[in-house]
Amino acid sequence: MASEAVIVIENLRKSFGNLHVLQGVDLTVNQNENVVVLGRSGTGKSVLIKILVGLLKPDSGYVSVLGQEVETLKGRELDQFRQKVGFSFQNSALYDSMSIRENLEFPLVRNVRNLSRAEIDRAVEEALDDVGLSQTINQMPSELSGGQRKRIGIARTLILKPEIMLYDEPTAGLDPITCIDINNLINEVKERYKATSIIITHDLTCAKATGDRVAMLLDGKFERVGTFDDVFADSDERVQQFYNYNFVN
Ligand SMILES: Nc1ncnc2c1ncn2[C@@H]1O[C@H](COP(=O)(O)OP(=O)(O)OP(=O)(O)O)[C@@H](O)[C@H]1O
Repeated sequence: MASEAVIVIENLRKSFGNLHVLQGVDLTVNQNENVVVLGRSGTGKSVLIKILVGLLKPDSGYVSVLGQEVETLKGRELDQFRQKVGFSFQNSALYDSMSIRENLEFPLVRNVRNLSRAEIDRAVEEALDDVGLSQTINQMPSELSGGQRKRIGIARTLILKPEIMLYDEPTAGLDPITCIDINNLINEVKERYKATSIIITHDLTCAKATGDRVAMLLDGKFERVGTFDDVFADSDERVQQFYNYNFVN
C-alpha cells in the first residue's frame, strides 16, 4: 500500500527583498515518516517551517499539510490546524517563572476547553512519562539540565497529541550522550504516536539516527533527497563540504 502524503510542498518560493531564500522547494513527507532537513545557516530552514505552520506566507507555490492548503487557513481553522502540528523550538521556550507542571498545562488549558482537573493532571503525567522525566513535575526549568529542558519542551508539544512534529535543532548545544537520548526520543515519538516529523538539524549523527530520509537545502532548493547514505554518497562539492565540516570540526 502506498504511504499517504501528509506534507506536500511544490515549487515553493520565498524572498525578502533581494534575498531569494526559497527558490522552488519541492518535498513530500509521508505518514509516519521522519524527514531531516539539512542546510547551512541562513539557507531558509526556519523560513520553511514557518510557512508550514502558517506563520509566514509564501510568495508562490503550493503547500498542503494534513490535506489543508495552509495559506488559505484563517482564524479558528488555523488554530485547530496548529493544534495538530507540534512545534518544538530550538531554545525549548519554557516559561522560567512556571513550574514544569504549569509549563505543560499551559498549551492544554489554552487550546482544549472544558478539561477537568483530573484530565489535565493525567495528561501532564503521561507527557512527562513519555519523555522519562516524571520526577521533575514540581521543579522549575532553571533547575534542569539543557537536555532535560529539551525533553520537557518536547513533552509540552506532545501533550496536544499532534499528528505532525517539527523539531528545530533538537540536539543543539547538548553533549554527545544526551544527543543520543534525544535522537532515541524522536524515534520513540514516531513509533508511539505514529507521528510524522520534520527535524531541522546541523547534527549529522542526529540526521542519521532519526531520518528515514534526509533533504539537503542547497541554493534555495532540495537538490538532494534520500536516505542519509545515498545523499552523502554524492560527490557534489557542497554535499561533501557539509559532511566533512560536521565531522572534522
Ligand atoms: N521575517 C524576515 N524578514 C527578513 N529576512 C528574513 C526573515 N526571516 C528570515 N529572513 C532571512 O532569511 C534567511 C534564512 O533564514 P532562516 O532563519 O530560515 O535560516 P536557517 O536556515 O534556519 O538558519 P540557521 O541554521 O542559522 O537557523 C536569512 O538570511 C534570514 O536573515
